Amino acid sequence: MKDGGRLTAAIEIIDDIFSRRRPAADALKDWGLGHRFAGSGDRAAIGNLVFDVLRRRLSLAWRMGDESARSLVLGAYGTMWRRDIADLDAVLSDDRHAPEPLSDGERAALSGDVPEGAPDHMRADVPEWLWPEFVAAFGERAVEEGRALAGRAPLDLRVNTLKADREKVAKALARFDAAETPLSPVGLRIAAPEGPKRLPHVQSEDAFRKGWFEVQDEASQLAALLAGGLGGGQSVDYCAGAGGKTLALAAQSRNAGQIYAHDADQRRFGDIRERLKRAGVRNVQLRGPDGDTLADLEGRADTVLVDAPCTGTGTWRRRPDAKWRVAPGALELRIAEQEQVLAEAARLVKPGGHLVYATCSLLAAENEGRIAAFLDANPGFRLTAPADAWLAATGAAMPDGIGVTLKDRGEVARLTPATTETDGFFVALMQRAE
Ligand SMILES: C[S@@+](CC[C@H](N)C(=O)[O-])C[C@H]1O[C@@H](n2cnc3c(N)ncnc32)[C@H](O)[C@@H]1O
Repeated sequence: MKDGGRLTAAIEIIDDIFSRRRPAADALKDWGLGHRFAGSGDRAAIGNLVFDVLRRRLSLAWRMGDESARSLVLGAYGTMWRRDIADLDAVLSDDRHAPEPLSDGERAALSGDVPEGAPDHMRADVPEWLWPEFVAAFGERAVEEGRALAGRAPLDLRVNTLKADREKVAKALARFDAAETPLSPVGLRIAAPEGPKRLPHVQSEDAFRKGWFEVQDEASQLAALLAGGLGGGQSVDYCAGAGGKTLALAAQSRNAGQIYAHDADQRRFGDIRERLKRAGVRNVQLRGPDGDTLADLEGRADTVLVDAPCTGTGTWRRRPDAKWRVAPGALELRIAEQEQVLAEAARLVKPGGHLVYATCSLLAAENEGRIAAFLDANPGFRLTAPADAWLAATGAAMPDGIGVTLKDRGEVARLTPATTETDGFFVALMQRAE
């Protein structure tokens, strides 16, 4: 396919996503089934265009003065893929599958500056109803944070130090230009591709099958490192899901001590057993309501990590359609779940032990708000300084901009695409009084 046909496809798919409120993955899959002649390069290019439109839906609509699928796709292609008007004219004229040629209005919108006066949430590409949450979290920097969340994400890998080191994995993945991550001492990064290019499927590499690395964003690696660095013989990953953090905690522990991976919904464990085996992990027990519970650990755990269910706003770079699908009811539901997991998990912490609350969200209600409410209700817990844990876990000083002070309570850590070039992550480290 030429780019003209790819633009037409992206317009069709965006129309489908918006008019039928469909998840992007479903709409892309259906299009693929109906157009089997499209090659893998075409699918990658069309998928990238669709996701880029979803990343910048509001700011593109403002620039184009129109929110139709056609305007958004042409806007993404012209500005995010950096194609000038001459390129666009050529693409639209030399292919019978291409969309209609540019109108005068489109030509003006694509060649001129962005019109002044856009509301902040549109400049930031954040849904209007969520904007107050962004302002509460970031104040004057809210637009900058939203814009960074509307970019593409790199592919981050966590080296499994039970089986390999960074050098070994970097060498195995040399053809992808995997470079060391700046903050996580066990991370490697493959840069976000531009335009139609796609990220490599690293899971089909031998090094992956041998358990040398896992795919994990650098912020998520750091959240696990902070929790794992607090020490102690018995740790609980209370919301373990498929075990992303469990695996990281186990590697950090060097298979010493006991780690309990727990989830209220044990179907979420997915292929956790296979992952643990591949990684050479020997100190993890699975717990949950369908089998052994954590009742025996009440008041006995050294560290409990709560990687709480959340709206996932910090991962919008990777899942941009989630931005437009999250609804007010879902936020309320997540807050209720967060309150419940924190209350349940806190009971496990021994006197002097640690409770770590993490989310991959950047909304104040899920982060600062939850910690303030928890500390109010649980005076036996206090925040501990993330900078100390950072130094202990990574061997380096915590960079400026990560520590955030919660008034009268202490500091938490927050990673964001704008400050650390990672997914958005919030981590509060708490300790229970002796
Ligand atoms: C953010 S995900 C965990 C991701 C996982 N830690 C990882 O790194 O791959 C949150 C998990 O919390 C679980 N969850 C929700 N409510 C819970 C509860 N009350 N107790 C324990 N787990 C809960 C969900 O089933 C979900 O698997």
